[in-house]
Order: sequence, then structure tokens, then C-alpha cells
Amino acid sequence: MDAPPLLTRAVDTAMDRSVVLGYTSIGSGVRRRFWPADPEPGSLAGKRVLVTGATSGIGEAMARSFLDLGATVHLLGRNPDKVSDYARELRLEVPNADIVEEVCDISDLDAVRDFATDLAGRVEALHGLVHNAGLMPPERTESAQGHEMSLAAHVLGPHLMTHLLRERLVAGPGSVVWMSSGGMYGSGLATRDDDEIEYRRGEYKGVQAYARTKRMQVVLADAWATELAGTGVLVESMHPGWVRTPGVSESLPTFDKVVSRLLREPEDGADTAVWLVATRPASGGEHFWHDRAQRPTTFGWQREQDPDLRARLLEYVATVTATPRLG
Ligand SMILES: NC(=O)c1ccc[n+]([C@@H]2O[C@H](COP(=O)([O-])OP(=O)(O)OC[C@H]3O[C@@H](n4cnc5c(N)ncnc54)[C@H](O)[C@@H]3O)[C@@H](O)[C@H]2O)c1
Repeated sequence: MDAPPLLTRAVDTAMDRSVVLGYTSIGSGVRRRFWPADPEPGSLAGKRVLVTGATSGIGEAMARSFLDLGATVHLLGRNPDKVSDYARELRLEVPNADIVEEVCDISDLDAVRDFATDLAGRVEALHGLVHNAGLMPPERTESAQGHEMSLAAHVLGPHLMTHLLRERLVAGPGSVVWMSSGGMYGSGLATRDDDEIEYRRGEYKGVQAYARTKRMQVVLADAWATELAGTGVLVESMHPGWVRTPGVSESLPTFDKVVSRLLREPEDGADTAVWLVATRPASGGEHFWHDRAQRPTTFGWQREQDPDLRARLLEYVATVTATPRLG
């Protein structure tokens, strides 16, 4: 039976105020008693979904959930062996699994251009695109085009891919989900200075670069939602919670140990993305989701996003990816 809305709201607010409760398995465990219904079985039959970073952690679980709902899943990873190993495993586990193996380094703009152009020639419509691939480099490294790696993999590559697959998404119409992070709450955007956006000066801190590019993803999702308004394409960003994945154990080993028993399982981390693509909920206002509900993009004590910095980011992204500037 549905809980009374007042109680639901009270529990949800308490979870939001306590990060430890809300982001852990306790949060998803409690909220799932009240959250909106699961997608109908077979709801993605005949639909086509592309998942980046699909051979590990949250992406791996997400690919499986999309297949279980009947979708054709394009499994995208950087390493062809890992992609084909996971595809083979899924074909054994999921009867009639329709999987397309895709290889692309999302941080490499030339590779993204080649991949997306090729995919657009192979498919008529795309119903889901989840920008899930992510990383937290401990030191400043650069992509093939010389961009700071977390900026390239979280922001520039996914933006270019969205641009190049735009017509296929409109034909769906599809849903685009940016897998951001609650870590973005701890960061604003960069200043107007290109060297700062690219972390070319000062001490590089991987956690900071990660959080800032996750904040940028939220801004990009919002800008794309505006750009595609009226086309039927949904664009959202989300936080998966704190999830037990190879990414977390490699990049944040201490955090992984301390909260180990409270981490969510990868299926829980993938849940909101799968639910968004499969149910296409009506969405207005802020396009940031966690546990099947829209959440604010700033807490009360934070300043609203500076519109000048937002504009500067969108201009920078457009310039380096050679795409039209989003509004
Ligand atoms: N696990 C968590 O607690 C958590 C919390 C918040 C946000 N996230 C986000 O969820 C997403 C998935 O994270 P995860 O924890 O499953 O990590 P993971 O490291 O287990 O998986 C990430 C995948 O992305 C791939 N990837 C990285 N760079 C790539 C590139 N340039 N091109 C193609 N693929 C690339 C990796 O190879 C890997 O397969 C990330 O975007 C991460 O920022 C995770």
C-alpha cells in the first residue's frame, strides 16, 4: 500500500538531510518502500539503449537491468576484450539478450566522433543514452587532445556524443542520463579562466577535479534539457548513492573500507538511471535525480550557480568540441 504523501515527504527529507543515511544502502532500502512503481516487465522491448562504462560497477549492473527489461543494449567500453567477455557472460545469463559490442574511449574527441558517426549510420533511433563512464585520476593526466582527463571523460566526450547522436535521440524519442555524483554538492564551477577549467596551474587534486566535472555534468544536462525541449527527448542527471564498485575500491580505498558495510549494491546504484529511461517521468525544474525523485542541485547554504560561470563553461565546451553553444 502507498504511504501517505506527508509521511513519504518527511522520511525523504530526513534522508536528504543525513547524507550517511540517504546515500547508503539504508537510503535506498527505506525509500524503495515509497518510491514510484518499477518499470513494467518488457517495457523496453524494441528499444535501444547505449550505456558507456558498461563493463564495470554501476554500468555493468545497468546493462543487465536494461536487458532484463527487453532492450537492445549497446555495451560501450574502452577495452575490446572486456566488452566481449562481459557480452558473452550476459548472453549466457539472459535468454535472448540482444547486445551490441561497442568500443570507444569517451575522453578522446576524435574517437567519439568516429564512434558516434558510425553508430548513427547503423541505427535509426536511440531510446536511451547513459553517460555513465567515469574515473578519478590521482594525478593530472591528459586526453588525446590535451584536455584534463576528468573534464574530457565526464564532460567533453559525453557532450560531443550527445550532439552527434541528437537526431537518433529525437527519432526515439530517447532519454539521456548523465551519471553525476553527490560529490558535485561540494563544488562550484571553474572561473572564467581556461587554464583553471583545465587544471593547468596550481596543485591538482583528483577528488576536486572529479567533483567539479560532476557539477559541470549537472549544468550540461540542464542546458541539453533546454536545448531539446519540445523534441520529446528527456535529459536528466543523477546521483547513484554510494555504491560498491571497482571504481570506488580503486580510487577511494579508505572510504571503501570505512563505509564498506553500508555501500549500495551496483543494481541499486543503477536503479534510477534504468527507471528514468524505462518510465520517462514528467520532469520540470531541476533535472537532478536520486532514488527516483528530483533533488535540488544546491543545498540551502550554497549560493545558486553563477550564470556567468555557467555561460563561460558552455562557451568553452562548445569551442573545444566544435559544436554550437548551448543556451
Ligand atoms: N560508485 C559510487 O559510489 C559512485 C558515486 C557517485 C557517482 N558515481 C558515478 O557512477 C559512474 C560509474 O562509476 P563506478 O563506481 O561504477 O566506477 P567503475 O570504475 O567501476 O566503472 C566506470 C567505468 O567507466 C569506464 N571508463 C572510464 N573512463 C572511460 C573512458 N575514457 N572511456 C570509456 N570508458 C571509460 C571504466 O573503464 C569503467 O568500466 C561514474 O560516472 C561515477 O562517477 C559512482
